[in-house]
Amino acid sequence: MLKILSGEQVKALDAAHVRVQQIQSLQLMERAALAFVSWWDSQDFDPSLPVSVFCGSGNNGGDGFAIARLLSRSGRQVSVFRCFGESASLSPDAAANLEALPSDVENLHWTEFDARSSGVLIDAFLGVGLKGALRQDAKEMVQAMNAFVGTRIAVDIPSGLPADGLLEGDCVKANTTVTFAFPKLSLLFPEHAFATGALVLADIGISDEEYSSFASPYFYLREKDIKGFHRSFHRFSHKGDFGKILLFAGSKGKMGAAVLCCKSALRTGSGLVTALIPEGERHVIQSSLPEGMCLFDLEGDLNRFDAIGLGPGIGVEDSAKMLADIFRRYSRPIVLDADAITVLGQNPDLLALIPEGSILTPHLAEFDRLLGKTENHPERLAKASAFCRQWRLNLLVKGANSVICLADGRQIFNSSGSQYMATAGAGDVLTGMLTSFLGQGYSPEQALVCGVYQHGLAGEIAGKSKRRGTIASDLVEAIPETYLRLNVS
Ligand SMILES: NC(=O)C1=CN([C@@H]2O[C@H](COP(=O)(O)OP(=O)(O)OC[C@H]3O[C@@H](n4cnc5c(N)ncnc54)[C@H](O)[C@@H]3O)[C@@H](O)[C@H]2O)[C@@H](O)CC1
Ligand SMILES: [K+]
Repeated sequence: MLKILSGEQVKALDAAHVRVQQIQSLQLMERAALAFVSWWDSQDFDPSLPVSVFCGSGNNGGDGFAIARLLSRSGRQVSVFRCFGESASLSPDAAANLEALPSDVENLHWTEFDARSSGVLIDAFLGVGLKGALRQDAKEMVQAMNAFVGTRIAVDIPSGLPADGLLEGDCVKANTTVTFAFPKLSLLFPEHAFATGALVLADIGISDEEYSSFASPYFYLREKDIKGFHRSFHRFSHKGDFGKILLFAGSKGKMGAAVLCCKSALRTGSGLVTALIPEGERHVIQSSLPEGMCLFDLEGDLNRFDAIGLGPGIGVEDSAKMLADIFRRYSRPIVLDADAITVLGQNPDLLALIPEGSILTPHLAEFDRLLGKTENHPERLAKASAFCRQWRLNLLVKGANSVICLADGRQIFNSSGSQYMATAGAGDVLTGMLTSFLGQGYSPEQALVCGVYQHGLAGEIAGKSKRRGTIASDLVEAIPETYLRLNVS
């Protein structure tokens, strides 16, 4: 998994890389520019559109000058707009790349920019070296870029956005941000979606091991990380190996939650799935899901189940006693979602009873019910971290770039998913997947990593053909394809 470092640590990471690899910092900047252009080439920008590159005097500007050179070499009409005065002192690598600009790149001062011109604007004014609030002249440059009518693409980070914290003033509003090496933390905050736009991660050749000497609680989960978290099964594996699980989901009028949850667990690979439901509703499960079984009360030893998932559609009335009963009689990690979380918010004394290592999956409103009103994402992450450490529990903050908050304080941002997953029942599908993985013998961390990533991937697969018409059942049907995509048997 890729560590997410702070803006301050970037300099040290880059310096260490340059030292160990025995390359010049200018070569690393060239790699960054090449990575940007390689992404550019994968897009279908109209080749006849002019490109305007705003360049600052630091290394972000240096990236911009190098990008301008490379795009001009491939036949684009490119202009650079210098965001500094005649007397400014440039970083050595920015100065070298300014010097290397070919004569067919127009070299202008930013005040000469016409915001009504057409084409694409590349923002290489300020990167992670921003300190404090934007100076007055920098604000004007940001405003000039935001007045542009065409597409804006930010290099590394939109200018004006701090790398690690919340935006307080102005910043460039990018349609796409191409960030180098790892996503800067602030690009993953929902508050900054308007500034970040689509997020593209560009590899500049720094290996995961080079991050090991830097301390950070934050990680970024990519497709290539997933396979290593999966267990493998063999040809003698039987349905017991794939887990017997119990899902307490659904109630009168909300049986769809139970169907989605159980079906999702079966599609994820569970060997046996039992739904704990009101007896009067049994026909719903038995006619829509012949592979599922039903239980109508909590009889027998609950430890006969390899995993238990609780919450979707159970209702909040009368559920507290049932949850307390399950917590007392079951010793392994449980998945808690939806109404189960609301019940915990109303009965905080139940928290101490939850088996260690259990997984809570609140959406933002449920998060506030459990942990109190939260103003912003950094505050939410801090609260989640304290909660997980205090209770030895894992918690998933759901949303775009859902955050897996582990009991040991690590916080892992997911990279898969799409806006088309914002649909009723998507959370029930995730509960089924997570419980299924626990039942297949995965640790809570493995279950979260595989479940959250594959849930997002199922959303991408379903959304490709169904767009905003995607429904939760489509996510369930796409789960098997996620195994194919990840080459997991
Ligand atoms: N070797 C490296 O360090 C690499 C750095 N890279 C790029 O370099 C960037 C970081 O470069 P730098 O550390 O030089 O910093 P930046 O280029 O991000 O910022 C420094 C500039 O910002 C100005 N500035 C700072 N605070 C300001 C404020 N409040 N208002 C107005 N202007 C302000 C400074 O005067 C200076 O001109 C990264 O974001 C990335 O784009 C990449 O080239 C990859 C390699
Ligand atoms: K920038």
